[in-house]
Amino acid sequence: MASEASGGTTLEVLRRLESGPRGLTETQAASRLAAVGENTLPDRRTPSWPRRCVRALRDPFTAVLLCLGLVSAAVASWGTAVVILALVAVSCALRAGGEHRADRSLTALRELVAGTATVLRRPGPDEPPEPREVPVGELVPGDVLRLGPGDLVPADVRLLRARGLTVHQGALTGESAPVAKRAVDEDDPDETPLCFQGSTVAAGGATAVVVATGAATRFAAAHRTPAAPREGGAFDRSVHGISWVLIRFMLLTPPLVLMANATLRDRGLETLPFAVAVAVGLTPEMLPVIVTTCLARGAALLARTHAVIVKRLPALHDLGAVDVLCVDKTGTLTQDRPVVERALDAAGRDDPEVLRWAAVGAWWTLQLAELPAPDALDEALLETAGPVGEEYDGVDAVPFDPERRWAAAVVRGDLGRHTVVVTGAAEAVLERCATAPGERDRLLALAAREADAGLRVLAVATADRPAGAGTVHAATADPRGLAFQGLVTFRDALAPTAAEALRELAGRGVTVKVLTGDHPATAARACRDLGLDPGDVRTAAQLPDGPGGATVVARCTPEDKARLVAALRAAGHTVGYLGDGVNDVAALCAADVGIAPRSAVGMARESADVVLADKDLTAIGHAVTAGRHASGNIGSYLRVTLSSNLGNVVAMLAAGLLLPFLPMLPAQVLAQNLCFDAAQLAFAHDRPGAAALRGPAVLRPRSFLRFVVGFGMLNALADLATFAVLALALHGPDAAVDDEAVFHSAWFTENLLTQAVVMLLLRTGRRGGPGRAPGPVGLAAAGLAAVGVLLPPSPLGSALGMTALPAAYYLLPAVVLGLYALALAAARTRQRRRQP
Ligand SMILES: Nc1ncnc2c1ncn2[C@@H]1O[C@H](COP(=O)(O)OP(=O)(O)OP(=O)(O)O)[C@@H](O)[C@H]1O
Ligand SMILES: [Mg+2]
Repeated sequence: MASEASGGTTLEVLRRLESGPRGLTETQAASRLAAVGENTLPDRRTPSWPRRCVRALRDPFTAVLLCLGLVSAAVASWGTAVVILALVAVSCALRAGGEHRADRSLTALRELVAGTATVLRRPGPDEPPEPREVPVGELVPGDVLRLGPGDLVPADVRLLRARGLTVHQGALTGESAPVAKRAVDEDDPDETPLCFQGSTVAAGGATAVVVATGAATRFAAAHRTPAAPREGGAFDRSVHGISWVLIRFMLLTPPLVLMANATLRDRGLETLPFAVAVAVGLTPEMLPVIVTTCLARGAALLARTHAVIVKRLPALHDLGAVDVLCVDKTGTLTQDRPVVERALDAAGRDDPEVLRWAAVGAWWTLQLAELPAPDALDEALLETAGPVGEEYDGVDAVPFDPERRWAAAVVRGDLGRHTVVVTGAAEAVLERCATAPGERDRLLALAAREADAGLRVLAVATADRPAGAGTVHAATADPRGLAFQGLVTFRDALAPTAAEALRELAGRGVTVKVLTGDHPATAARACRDLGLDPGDVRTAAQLPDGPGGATVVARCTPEDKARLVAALRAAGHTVGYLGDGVNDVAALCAADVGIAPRSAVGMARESADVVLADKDLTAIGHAVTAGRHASGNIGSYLRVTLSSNLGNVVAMLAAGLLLPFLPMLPAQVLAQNLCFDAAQLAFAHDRPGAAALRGPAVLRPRSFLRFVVGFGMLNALADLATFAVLALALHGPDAAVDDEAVFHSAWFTENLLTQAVVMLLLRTGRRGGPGRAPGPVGLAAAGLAAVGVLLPPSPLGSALGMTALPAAYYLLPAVVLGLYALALAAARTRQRRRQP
């Protein structure tokens, strides 16, 4: 248990763990790893099969189906009940199987992007410790590690030293605000120096010793399942909207059928099985199966071909629906490998002294802030300035924070005085300088001129203060009255694939917006260099109501980024967010789809739904296409199934009221439904036409339902025309139809044939180019048509109460079918023209 190893003073804890501030040796770590095992949660429990099946039952359609089955059983309509329950079982099994396969491949993929931690390990007992990245799974109790902003705490740890450390520990305690942590020497409940696995570092840095790993951590003991999946993405919203309309229909159907039959035909409860079968006929019961299969196949293909890892399956659909992609600049459009370009004084002349002060600040921030790795700008400063900083004695430092936009270090100077060095964004630093307003504007213009060249700009200011604890506190909390020293500028090369990726996204109908913490001019120049027109660059403070038409929004705090993303979503867009830093985490969570490159900080990778395993940004374009592909297939399935189901139901109800007998026996309705379901599975393997991949694939419940009703009515008309033709053929215009078996068989055949036609004609973005091989949908439609023709005369057909038809009965429905296909094609063309 964590508390046994972590209680008492720091020294006691280190002694108990047989470790020290310098960490373990490699041999110690290896033998401990063998003894205690890997640092992985034992509880990444894959759900058991019964559990999966129960979960599949929670799908609303399956649940309604189950209810209908139970109603049939209650009125002792055993045949109907058995068929419905078989449908439920098959759909559950298919779905559970699909989810199982998807889970398995996802687990394997997630391991690809598993995190690492920076530990101090010594090659031998007498050698100095070296910071080294190891996979999180290899951490052992006693390891000394470093934590920095955006890191996931990889095990239960006790802080040895910490600077400005705040952690989110909501996963464990439910608190939403970050909690400040200090390396106090005694563990006590009011202020504990422990940080637990499952929390994330919001700001600051620390050095800490691992007290518990794997199954021994508090997180594992609490049996929490990590990161509950996020609900309410674009996908969930549209499928929910459609599902609920349908479910209302389904629940209304049986009572309506019963009532209509009772009032108009004087039939009683004996029509209930028929009523139930009709309601079942309306249900798209294969929807969950199709959805899982389409998304899982798409995700697997993306991982294989473009190293894109979709962590949450519905995110693939949402990617297909994305019409606005927000990206951050540094580290995404640029490489985040800044190189010092120039150091200049207030007059704009080269001045090495400015660089020296900036490097002194960077050196002491690095020494004192307990960060696992230096910030990119600090690293560049130290590289260029060479060995500086050690001539002073560091007193205190606060690392850079994207909210405040400055960093400060306090060093001991001569004669008992302290020097405060503040570096940061030009506005933030100048605001703290004792500079006249006119002079300040001139200096801001100087910074803007440098930024115009695409350079990142760091302002440097210092202050000389008498030594004392109060000075240190004031200097790090709120430094004021500083003396401006100058600017250091950095060149950060563009990411090699960024320009191509932006071009591809624009070609795919996705609007790209850049939300950055950097200077407006730097951002504008980077965009221009990438071929993206920055337009009128605004700062986040100028846009309280969302970005509107702005392409580039600069000087965003992490909250601004999240706020702008939320505003875009509220305006009806489906928003993707691509970012890699701590300052992107809130926006990644706020977007419909969060995307992070593999090199992103742990927290960003954890919050993202999609991780790009390669450095290649063009993978996003491919991922968007894969999303549209999957959504296109799901959309095809829904359109085809619902419009033909609706048509059948309406025709069946109308015929039921006009005929002296039921237009189809319940078993026939269900058999037909089963054949259709089987054929529909082909949609999971379809390749939608180019038209479907050209723009964002959004399923808008309203227009979708309008489509379904329109084409459903057309289908009902075809069915009723068949009905009329049959009536005519059987007995002339005035006689009542009396040969039930012939009528049932003919209608069964006609129904399956119309459904086959619908499958071919209502696919999303269909491209019936000549010479294209029949895809899976073509084959399935052919199979369906064959069953429709061959089943009635077969022994199984007669078991279902059908019979072989005289040749003439194939001819007349064939004419109806031909006319129907023409009408359908015409309506489809018209509808496409109206809404491209
Ligand atoms: N380590 C640092 N020390 C001091 N100032 C810094 C440091 N890093 C960045 N800055 C300043 O803060 C500004 C904004 O940086 P911030 O990290 O918020 O944005 P960014 O990383 O450039 O942008 P993006 O949001 O595109 O990743 C920079 O222009 C720079 O002036
Ligand atoms: Mg960034």
